[in-house]
Amino acid sequence: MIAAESISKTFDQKVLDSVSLQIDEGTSVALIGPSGCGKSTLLRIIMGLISADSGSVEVGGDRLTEENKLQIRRKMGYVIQQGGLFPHLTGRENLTVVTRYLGWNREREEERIHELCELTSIDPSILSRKPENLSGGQAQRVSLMRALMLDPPVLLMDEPLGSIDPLVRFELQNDLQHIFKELGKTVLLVTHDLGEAGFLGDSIALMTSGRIVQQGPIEDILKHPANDFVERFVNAQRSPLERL
Ligand SMILES: Nc1ncnc2c1ncn2[C@@H]1O[C@H](COP(=O)(O)OP(=O)(O)OP(=O)(O)O)[C@@H](O)[C@H]1O
Repeated sequence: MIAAESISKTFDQKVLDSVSLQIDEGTSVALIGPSGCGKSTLLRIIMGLISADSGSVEVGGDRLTEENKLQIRRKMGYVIQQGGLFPHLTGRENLTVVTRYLGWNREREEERIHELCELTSIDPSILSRKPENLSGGQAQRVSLMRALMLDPPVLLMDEPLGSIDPLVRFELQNDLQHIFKELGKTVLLVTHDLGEAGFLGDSIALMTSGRIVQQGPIEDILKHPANDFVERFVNAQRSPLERL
């Protein structure tokens, strides 16, 4: 469904160095790695928000180009840390920015919003609020609803739960796992948390310095780290039980 092939990108320095990543239809990949290793850049290139210096991206068999990137972007829902909602619009207005542009009538919009409120466990009454009056968890749920409005086959999520408190995060992780599977979405999710990556990703792609150093199910990464870096990364996870 998604095939990124030999993607390289240099800003001031080389940020991505011939990265290839495949995500099969209906599966999820969690992209994880140290700060600055190029995760968000890879996601933005797949989304068509920035262009690669070399390499190619295919989404659903279509190669992403300057000409078709807006059309291809409609196949992808995008969620970022802290939601990325427009601050001057209410939740409902945030949800309908694109559908309004596409000429949906109000009845169709309301029907979709109703479905998505059920799916994301959102009380519809909070949609009249602006983002500043939503909790972090509520804003992320609205942001997820916005990403799902057009029912895209692909979801790209850049640290969607990064700033959420642990209890709400736990709840949202459960909901996301359920939503990915129930809707059969193809998902690329960036996270800093190995536990979250293992929970939400069918496969984990571990990056460092602009390269993917190991990709596979969490079990493989834990049991058969490909090199010293992977081993150190895996062992750098703290458990609250350590003090006992
Ligand atoms: N538009 C840009 N112009 C210049 N440098 C950039 C730009 N975008 C990203 N970078 C640099 O590219 C490198 C990779 O950034 P990126 O955001 O992809 O990393 P990341 O792995 O997502 O990091 P984090 O986990 O901290 O979000 C960083 O050194 C960053 O400063």
